[in-house]
Amino acid sequence: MTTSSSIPSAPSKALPLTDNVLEALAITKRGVDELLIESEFAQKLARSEQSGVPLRIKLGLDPTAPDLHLGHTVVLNKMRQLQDLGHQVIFLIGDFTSMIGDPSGRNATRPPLTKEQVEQNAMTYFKQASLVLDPAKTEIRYNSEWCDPLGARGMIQLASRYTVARMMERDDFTKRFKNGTPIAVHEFLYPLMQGYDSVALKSDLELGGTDQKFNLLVGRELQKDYGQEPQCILTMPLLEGLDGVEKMSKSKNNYIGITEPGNTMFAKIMSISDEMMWKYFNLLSFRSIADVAALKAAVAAGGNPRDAKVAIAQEIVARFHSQQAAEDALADFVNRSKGGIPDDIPEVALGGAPLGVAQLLKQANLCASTSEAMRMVEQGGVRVDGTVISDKALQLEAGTFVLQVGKRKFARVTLSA
Ligand SMILES: Nc1ncnc2c1ncn2[C@@H]1O[C@H](COP(=O)(O)OP(=O)(O)OP(=O)(O)O)[C@@H](O)[C@H]1O
Repeated sequence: MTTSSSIPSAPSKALPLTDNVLEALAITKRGVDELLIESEFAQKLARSEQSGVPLRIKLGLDPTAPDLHLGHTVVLNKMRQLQDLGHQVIFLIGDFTSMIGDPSGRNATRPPLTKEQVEQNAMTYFKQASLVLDPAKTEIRYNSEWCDPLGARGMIQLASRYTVARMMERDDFTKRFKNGTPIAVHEFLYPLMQGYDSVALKSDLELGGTDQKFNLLVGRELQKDYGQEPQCILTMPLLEGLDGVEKMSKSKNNYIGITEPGNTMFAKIMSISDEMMWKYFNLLSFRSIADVAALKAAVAAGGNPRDAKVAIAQEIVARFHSQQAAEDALADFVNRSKGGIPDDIPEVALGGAPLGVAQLLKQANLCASTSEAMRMVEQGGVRVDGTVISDKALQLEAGTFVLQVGKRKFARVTLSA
């Protein structure tokens, strides 16, 4: 990569925005938080249409957590839309940068990962991302490809292109500095390296959640410095998790994993609030804007919001599993809500009949201890074949029966002598 002091001059005359370009722009903008700078992006689209050269669209992922959740798919869905518009999507695995650890939104230094962990996570990541992206049309790159050869000299040269004052504009750095929470010098290198990735890839557009805005802008600045046309940046709103408050995140344990069983995904989506459901529609649904508006209007006119929630839950389960799985998940959910017994409950074979109910619940892994089992019986939370039991001393004879604790825990027990 060579450095040049002159930025390629912008085309003197703006290209006309054809209907195709305007449509591509509308698709790109749907659901985004910000597209910067829109007029520049419109020109990139127009140029791409004219030249037939696809735009290079970058999404950087740190393979820190091997499981993707619906939050990650907010950006992946947007990548897929751009891929369907014919642009070149680049799935950039930050194998180098994850050894630094992204400080975005963190109030403490991230622990770095080992090379083996990174490689393992990266594979799982791409396999899961392929449920959203078309893997055959996705360029996969690892940033160690250009970061490793930089060496100490290159890193220092790169660091000379950005000032401490500009780094400190970043929210989480400002907060940590004010609170006296240490910021290690290597953390400044993260946004720089991420920006350098854009230079190496000659990125036209970089995507991320709103928490990534600062890093994406650094890429823009560095590209100018390297004599390249700066990338545009597109940020997607952050999807809240099951608590309805915090960003969906593995570390907050409020997530819906994209490889979780269909029934679990369905039940988790049904547990979100009616209000939050519309954000899930906006950020996750592939339905047309008009379709979503019609669902909203139906609810506003007194319709049951549960029907709309079933629609989004089924859409998501069908996307990551199958239409059949979506039907099954709905049936299972309805069954459970009616207090019915779901189809796929664990089968447990036990000996020692007759056996006390508390022992049985513990051995069937439905309660952690016999004292917890006793408590559940006292509270009326235990059913045998659908009938609530109240006798803590109940002895069960040999046979097969369904045990249920609370609303969700079931086991089909075959008890023998
Ligand atoms: N809940 C979310 N909603 C929208 N985008 C998200 C969400 N979580 C992560 N992203 C985006 O996904 C991309 C990859 O994120 P990254 O690998 O850094 O995950 P993360 O934020 O560390 O997730 P987690 O906290 O679950 O580990 C980033 O652009 C990030 O902004």
